[in-house]
Amino acid sequence: MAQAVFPAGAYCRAVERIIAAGQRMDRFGWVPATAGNISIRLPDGNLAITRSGGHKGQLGPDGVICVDPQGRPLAPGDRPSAETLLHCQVYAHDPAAGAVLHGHSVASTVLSMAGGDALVLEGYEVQKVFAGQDTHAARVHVPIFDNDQDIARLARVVAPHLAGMCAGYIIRGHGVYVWGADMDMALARLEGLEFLLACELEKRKLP
Ligand SMILES: CSC[C@@H](O)[C@@H](O)C(=O)COP(=O)(O)O
Ligand SMILES: [Zn+2]
Repeated sequence: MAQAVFPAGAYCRAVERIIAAGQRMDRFGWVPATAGNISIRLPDGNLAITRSGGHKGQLGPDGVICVDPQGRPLAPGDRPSAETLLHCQVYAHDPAAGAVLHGHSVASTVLSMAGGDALVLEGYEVQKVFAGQDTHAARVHVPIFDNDQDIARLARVVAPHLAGMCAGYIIRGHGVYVWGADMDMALARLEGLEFLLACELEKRKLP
């Protein structure tokens, strides 16, 4: 198996950022139980990604491991996130992507179970956090894909839609995938999307 080639400092910084991101997502209630996964692209193209099954709000350095761009662990026997392929496909699609986040918020779970193959967000100032959006007046489409325990098959369903996405996507009854050029941008987009999903949920309660 190929060895990682990157400055030791880059991996350490990635681990620190992943741990901090997990804690932040946990404060918002977006990673209940062992839900969610988090990754950063390293300078050599490999990924630092959360190990499968841990609580993402309580990660230690050993909760993050290294995989190659195809999702294969660099250390034999390591078990990366069950959804590693969904991270790999974002990085393969978007050379500018530096961090990918996946959470299971109440809003994304409930709204996506109400039906439809997309949520359309319109009229919100916060839409401007998404790539290429400069006005509240635009319509932001957030695609919804049916959940699938076969992640390779789910990745194939998502793939043709990646090019048109600016806000990430939702897996029905499951959660969101969001990314950005670095961890700060990915977190900003996740917060923006979750804020808007929470607004949509509240709107549906209005008489
Ligand atoms: C609490 S079950 C959630 C998992 O099935 C999965 O959807 C998830 O988000 C976390 O899986 P993981 O393998 O830890 O990255
Ligand atoms: Zn999940």
